[in-house]
Amino acid sequence: MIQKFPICFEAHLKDKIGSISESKFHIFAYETLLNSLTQACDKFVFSLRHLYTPLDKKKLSSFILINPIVEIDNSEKVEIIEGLIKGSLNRFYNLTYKPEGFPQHNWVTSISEMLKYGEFIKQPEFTGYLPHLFSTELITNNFNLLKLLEATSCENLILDFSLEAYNSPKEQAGWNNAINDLVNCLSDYGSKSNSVKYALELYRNYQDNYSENQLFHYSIKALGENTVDTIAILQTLGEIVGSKKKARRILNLIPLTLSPEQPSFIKSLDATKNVQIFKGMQWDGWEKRIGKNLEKKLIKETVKSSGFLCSLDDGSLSFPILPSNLGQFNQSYNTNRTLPNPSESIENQNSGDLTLGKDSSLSKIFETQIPKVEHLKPLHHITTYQEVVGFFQAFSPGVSSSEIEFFTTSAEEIFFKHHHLITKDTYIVGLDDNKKPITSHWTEIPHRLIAGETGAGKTNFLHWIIFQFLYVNPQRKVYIADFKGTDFLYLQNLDINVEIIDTPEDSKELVEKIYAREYVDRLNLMKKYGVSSLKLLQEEGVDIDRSLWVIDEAADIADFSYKLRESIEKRLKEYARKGRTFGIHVLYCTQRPTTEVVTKQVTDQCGEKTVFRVTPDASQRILDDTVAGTIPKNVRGRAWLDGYAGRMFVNVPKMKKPEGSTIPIEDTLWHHFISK
Ligand SMILES: Nc1ncnc2c1ncn2[C@@H]1O[C@H](COP(=O)(O)OP(=O)(O)OP(=O)(O)O)[C@@H](O)[C@H]1O
Repeated sequence: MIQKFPICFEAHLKDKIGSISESKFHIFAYETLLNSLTQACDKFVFSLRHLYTPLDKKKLSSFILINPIVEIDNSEKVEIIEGLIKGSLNRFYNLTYKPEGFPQHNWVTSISEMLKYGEFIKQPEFTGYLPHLFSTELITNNFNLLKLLEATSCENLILDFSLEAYNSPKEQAGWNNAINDLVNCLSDYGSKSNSVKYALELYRNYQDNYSENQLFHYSIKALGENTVDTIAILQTLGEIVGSKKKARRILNLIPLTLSPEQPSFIKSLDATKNVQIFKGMQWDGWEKRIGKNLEKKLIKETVKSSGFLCSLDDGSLSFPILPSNLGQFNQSYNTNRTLPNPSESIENQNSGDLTLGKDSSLSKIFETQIPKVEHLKPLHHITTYQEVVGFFQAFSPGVSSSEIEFFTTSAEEIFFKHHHLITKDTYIVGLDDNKKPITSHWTEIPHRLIAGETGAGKTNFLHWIIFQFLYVNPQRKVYIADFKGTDFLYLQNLDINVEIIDTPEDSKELVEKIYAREYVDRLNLMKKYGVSSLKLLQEEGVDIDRSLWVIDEAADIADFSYKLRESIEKRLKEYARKGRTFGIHVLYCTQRPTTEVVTKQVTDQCGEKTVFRVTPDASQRILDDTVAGTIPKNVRGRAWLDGYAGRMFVNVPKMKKPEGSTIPIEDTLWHHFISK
């Protein structure tokens, strides 16, 4: 049976996920939510409802509504429902399908909606319109929605976020062209005036983001019991995502509000009920108030100066004098390009434009070519995913990341307290969030994958593992492929068995050497003594121990030769198969965990994964979970561990390493090797 109606889920954030406390994953939960939903967004409108009731101030009830904009049959509906319930959202939310839909809205008496306003700016060189961007990168602190909501007097309040895929190539080509032209014209003036520089920056931002990314119609609404609260909520949100010091003076984000006596009120309420985007809400400043007045005033002034686009308020043409610009303008403008049809929802389409007068011959020539304000109008209803995610980040009911206490420890401290945990079979990975030491086991897990963005703390972790590996027996053999070339040099000054190569070219030889020296030798010895494991060989009195092969930056190998990567994978598999008994171990480390570097074979063979901060996608690929993407960028040494000790965050200690004459070996843990 064909159906077309919103699918409703009630969604409650889970209290605890493993050892992560609630506060730490809220931001990420919203990002995942949005991500999951946008994947289906070419087919569905979705709306997130945060229904707030003062009875339960500690938690927001969220409703996720999906409105298929195409007709779907029952099986597709079941697929959507099951997909969402079982998908990655499940990690964060308890989702309950609500066949009866979203609760009634009969208490709503005020609706406020957020639009991206624009502003006319006036400079001697440039008079123009700046559509506003949501500057989500400005959110440095997570915003605590609960605090905001607690300040409201509404008993019920809905925050309604809806996105709908935007697919209007003609319109998009039009305003893209308009933006390109504006950028070209302004580039000449860019360094001369701060406002022009700022306008240029904004237009470039649009040029970059709005041509490249998937776009959405959006609607961000607050529905409440009184106007004061609905405005306050949105205004605060607007300040969070829209404020930028230098822009604050010239840009406004003021929510528009509807009350029940206005005809649009019912339409807007219905749109919310039916999970649709209400397109009737417009900033009347375009045609009236600020826009019109400012424009008239500015345009007159502009005519006297050398503004680049202007019309007189009597409708006649005054094409600006653009000695250098006009040529550039003409050149840059390809007459075949399309300009948009003015948006249907704009009532008075001509009155608010910076445009050419109708009857002029110049106007006729440029009629379809000059970018007009109306071409930029749709931008105040359109957004990118990146921009809108900011709003969700802002809705973090937990503690802000600045309040979350991440701790760092020193290797010296951990070693002092817990060195009994470092044995020939075990080593300390780090401390969990309760500051308990977490260990790993060489015999149980032969190989390890270590991933993390640059600067996340991978190399430090390698130093810490190598130290412990050698601490129990400095004669153990360590092979290091270090393509940065300098990180492990100090090991050569210690009386230990370390071999370092620093180019991917040398890796091939190393792979073979390890195979012949370690693998084949061990195999022969086992045959000779008639035993089946390293441990039994040792018991026979053979002087042999584990070996460690460290690959610091596997991406360099993958880039150098896929054949080499494959041969390493083959060895990984071989050693893993015999690893428990053979004692050959690999640390496969990368800052670029793409599918070319961390192949399925690698993830399959590496029984333990230590993943420092990576993107959510990379985390999903390696761990089948986005959790390592939640580690804040500025936190070093924190990783998600999936291995011998289970699945949890670990905080790896900072390891001091010898550095020339400034940090002598005696000042580091490595002095144990001198005395041994
Ligand atoms: N556990 C930690 N605690 C505190 N600081 C750390 C920790 N680990 C690393 N750091 C610091 O973070 C910086 C980067 O560390 P490191 O070189 O280990 O990162 P990386 O992930 O290997 O980076 P890259 O991939 O660029 O080599 C260094 O200054 C280091 O001192």
